[in-house]
Amino acid sequence: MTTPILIIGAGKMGTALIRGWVKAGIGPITVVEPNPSETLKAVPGLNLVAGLDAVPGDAFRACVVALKPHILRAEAGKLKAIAEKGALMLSIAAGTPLSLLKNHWGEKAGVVRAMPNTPGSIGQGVTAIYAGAEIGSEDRAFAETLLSSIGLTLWVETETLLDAAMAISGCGPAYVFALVEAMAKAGVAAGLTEEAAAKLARATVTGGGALLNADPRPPADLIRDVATPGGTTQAALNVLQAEDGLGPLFVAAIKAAIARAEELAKS
Ligand SMILES: NC(=O)C1=CN([C@@H]2O[C@H](COP(=O)(O)OP(=O)(O)OC[C@H]3O[C@@H](n4cnc5c(N)ncnc54)[C@H](O)[C@@H]3O)[C@@H](O)[C@H]2O)C=CC1
Ligand SMILES: O=C(O)[C@@H]1CCC=N1
Repeated sequence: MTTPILIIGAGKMGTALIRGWVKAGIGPITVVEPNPSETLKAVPGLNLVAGLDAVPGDAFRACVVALKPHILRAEAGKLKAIAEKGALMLSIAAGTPLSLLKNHWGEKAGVVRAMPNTPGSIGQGVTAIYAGAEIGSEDRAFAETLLSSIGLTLWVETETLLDAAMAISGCGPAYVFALVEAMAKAGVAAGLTEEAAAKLARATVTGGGALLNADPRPPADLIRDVATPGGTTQAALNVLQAEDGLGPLFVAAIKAAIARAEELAKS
């Protein structure tokens, strides 16, 4: 079955989605990208165009918008005709509420918001999805088909919760990579060479992630497997899990990401 999809913006997230669709046999895919990467150009079978003026006038089943928030604000008006032809509009932009998108595309436009993450580029992403009550089950199922091509999906009940999900899973890969950097720096402070510390930290986080993926037990059980009572890990955990440790630090970090999304929404 052919399902014409239009995607606007094929940077990091757009390209991840496109590759997921090609793998899942979803298409044909028209891509609007003024600055295509070599990775994108290597994807077979795409109708790649440089600007919206070159998009064919046909109706699309869905139009996925993967532009940076400020560019989306500048370009959104040009997508109105596509929405009016019945495309399900799916935006992955952070801090860009449905109300703003509907101002551009009209109240009748079918608009869904989603928040993917970069592990989607290797098919191991997780995407939070939100749609208003006006979006029917067929469109919901189709949005899910598009997004599940790059990993797990999770529907959230309110648009506010989409910001919360964004702060956890959308931004989250960066927290994990920051953890690798922090562990490596601590290793250097403890006397390891930069190279050795980077190797140990990176392999520990990738191995830990793989173990988490392979073992369905809760993280607390996996922690217990490492931490001998009264041993060295417990000594470190006493610092990380102290009242001023990772818990409150994460609460503050998540709040900051959500506050930024709220600021963007007002811009
Ligand atoms: N990178 C991430 O981890 C995540 C990003 N997002 C959201 O996804 C959106 C895209 O982010 P990235 O892929 O990281 O950005 P990106 O900068 O990698 O991709 C945006 C692409 O849009 C293209 N572009 C610029 N002007 C255009 C135009 N007029 N028409 C068509 N394409 C145009 C750019 O050349 C670029 O390739 C953002 O709104 C962001 O909030 C959401 C979840 C995770
Ligand atoms: O940093 C950002 O604004 C985007 C949204 C989630 C991940 N990257």
